[in-house]
Amino acid sequence: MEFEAIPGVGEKTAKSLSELDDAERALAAGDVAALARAPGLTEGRAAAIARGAIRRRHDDDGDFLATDRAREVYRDALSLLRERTVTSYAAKRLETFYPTASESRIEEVRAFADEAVARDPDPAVLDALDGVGSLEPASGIRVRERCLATADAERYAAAKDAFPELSVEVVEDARGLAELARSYATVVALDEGFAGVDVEGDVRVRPDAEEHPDEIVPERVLAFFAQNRGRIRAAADVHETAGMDAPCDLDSLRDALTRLDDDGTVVGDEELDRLTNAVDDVDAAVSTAESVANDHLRDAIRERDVTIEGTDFLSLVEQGARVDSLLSRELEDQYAGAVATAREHLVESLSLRPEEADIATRIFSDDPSFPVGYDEERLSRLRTELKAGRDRRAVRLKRELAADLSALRDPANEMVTDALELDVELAVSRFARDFDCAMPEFVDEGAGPTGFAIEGGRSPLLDVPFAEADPVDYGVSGVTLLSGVNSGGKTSTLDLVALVVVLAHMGLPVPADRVELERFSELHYYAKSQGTLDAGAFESTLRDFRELVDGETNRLVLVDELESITEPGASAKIIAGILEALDDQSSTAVFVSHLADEIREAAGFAVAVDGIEAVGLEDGELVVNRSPVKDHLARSTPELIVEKLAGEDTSGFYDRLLEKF
Ligand SMILES: Nc1ncnc2c1ncn2[C@@H]1O[C@H](COP(=O)(O)OP(=O)(O)OP(=O)(O)O)[C@@H](O)[C@H]1O
Repeated sequence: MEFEAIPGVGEKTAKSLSELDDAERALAAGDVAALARAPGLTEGRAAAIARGAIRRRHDDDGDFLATDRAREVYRDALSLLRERTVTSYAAKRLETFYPTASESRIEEVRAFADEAVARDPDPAVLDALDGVGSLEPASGIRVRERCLATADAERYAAAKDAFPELSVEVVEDARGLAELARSYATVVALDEGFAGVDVEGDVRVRPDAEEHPDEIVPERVLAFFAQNRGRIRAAADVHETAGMDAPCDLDSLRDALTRLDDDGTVVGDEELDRLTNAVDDVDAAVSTAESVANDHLRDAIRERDVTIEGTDFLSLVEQGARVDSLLSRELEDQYAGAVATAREHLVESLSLRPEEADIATRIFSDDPSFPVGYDEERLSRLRTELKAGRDRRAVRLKRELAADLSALRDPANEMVTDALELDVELAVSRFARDFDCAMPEFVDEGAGPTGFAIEGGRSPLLDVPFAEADPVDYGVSGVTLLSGVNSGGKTSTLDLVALVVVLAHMGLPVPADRVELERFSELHYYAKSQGTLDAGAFESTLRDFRELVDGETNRLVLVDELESITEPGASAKIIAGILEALDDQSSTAVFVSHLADEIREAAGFAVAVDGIEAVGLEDGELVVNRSPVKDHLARSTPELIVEKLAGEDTSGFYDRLLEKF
């Protein structure tokens, strides 16, 4: 598959597509989720590419749907199926089912459909499917504290492509590397040549960086899971509810997901929480500790009687000493007690570990002073120490979780794809159940047309609720006229035949008790034209039919009341001529017409005529047998009305009228 040949696919995308092992299979099957995994491809774009590829293959197969009305029936069939999907993926995927004359393609879908209709569309599974969607590649990641470095221009370009989240820098030598190491927390050198270069800072040499992207940018896999978390969880629920085998342990997957925040940070680690809180609270805690110490000291002083010799007092005053000296002389223990309280408060409120507590202790001086104060510089040391601890812990957790999740990436993708495929199957299953479908049987009996035979067909396309659709039995092989009372259901019968034939050639079940049919090469369905055509339109319709009678054999041709295109006499002759040509071609054709007699007369062969009969009148309404009677020209509505009046009137007028029919 030449991906470059697909319009709108750039060189880069084409390259990533061709690197997808099963890209072609994915394209052929319309496996949009697999395609969307190609870097830089969104689900929408992947779907468009898949549809384009399928359409091209479809064209290669020859267009089964030869007329507008045939295409409309196909779209209606698709809508009925799509209405039964939960996910937008399944709705799109259904579009990759199309009617075709290709036996292998039909068989492929029939095998799928056989399994699909056996699926139980459990409402709980449908509920769970609600949250499933194709997984999107992680987006919006920008890592600033890490960079890639290389001396090689080609490598530089490749790395820029492979790691859009990181800065890639060109460095010539160890000096350049050292300079980078000062601006970034971590430098990943890509060239073997940098191995062993001694530079201060966190410098790693990873010539294999592109093969282990999740190690180089753990943020990527974390963001992928964070951004797709809901869909992955829903897919896991689907597997559980539907009792499907999951490609990984669901509990471990769920557990890994609970350790992730929406923005891809790791949560739920006690030590990280402790350090994060300590960093956030350290300033407030120190100032509270200070107040606690001062309250303590104040109370202690208040409770103490300080006795001092007059000479001592005098000497203190003469020295200009402040009350601090008094404090150290007389209240040393009280000060020590106050500072101890402060330290204890600090250590406890920030839950500091011994090494941190050591630094914290020194924030309050052992030298007595009033009020008790703290050392800014030492506080800043504690802050720096806590921050560094927090960051180290966060990076470690990120790496660990990224490693766990990296191993779960393929299973997660597979699980989501399987859940989405289940939605496609369940749509087919619900369609089959909602419309009492059966799998049609293809029968090919040698040279002549086998046509179709429908038993108990009920069309979901009728304008009455499906439950009120009367079952229709109808079979045709060869060329046939279908006559019948007005509103007897002639058009609806053609619609039913077209729908059954389209679904059968898609490889899907059909709304009937039993259907046998030949594998038709094309479906030509012409809807009733709206009144007499002007000369130009009439001419172009005749041209259409010229094409119709020339070409593929084994066609199915359905035509609804062609006679209205021109005056009745001429119409009958034209229809007769078309029927002759179709008969020669071994096509199967059903022409609905009110001019059956006239056409039969004009035709050079014995055209079969079937009829949809009114079995009588009930309260002035026709009671119709919806199944056409074979080899029977149906009486028309006017005839039935005259017959009804003849029964009510004794003058003989209506009887004489009736004889004219
Ligand atoms: N199998 C069926 N079960 C229940 N209702 C049906 C069925 N077939 C047709 N009808 C009802 O009869 C109505 C008329 O059907 P339809 O338009 O197919 O008749 P028609 O014979 O083509 O009419 P016209 O003579 O006007 O061309 C439909 O709108 C539908 O409501």
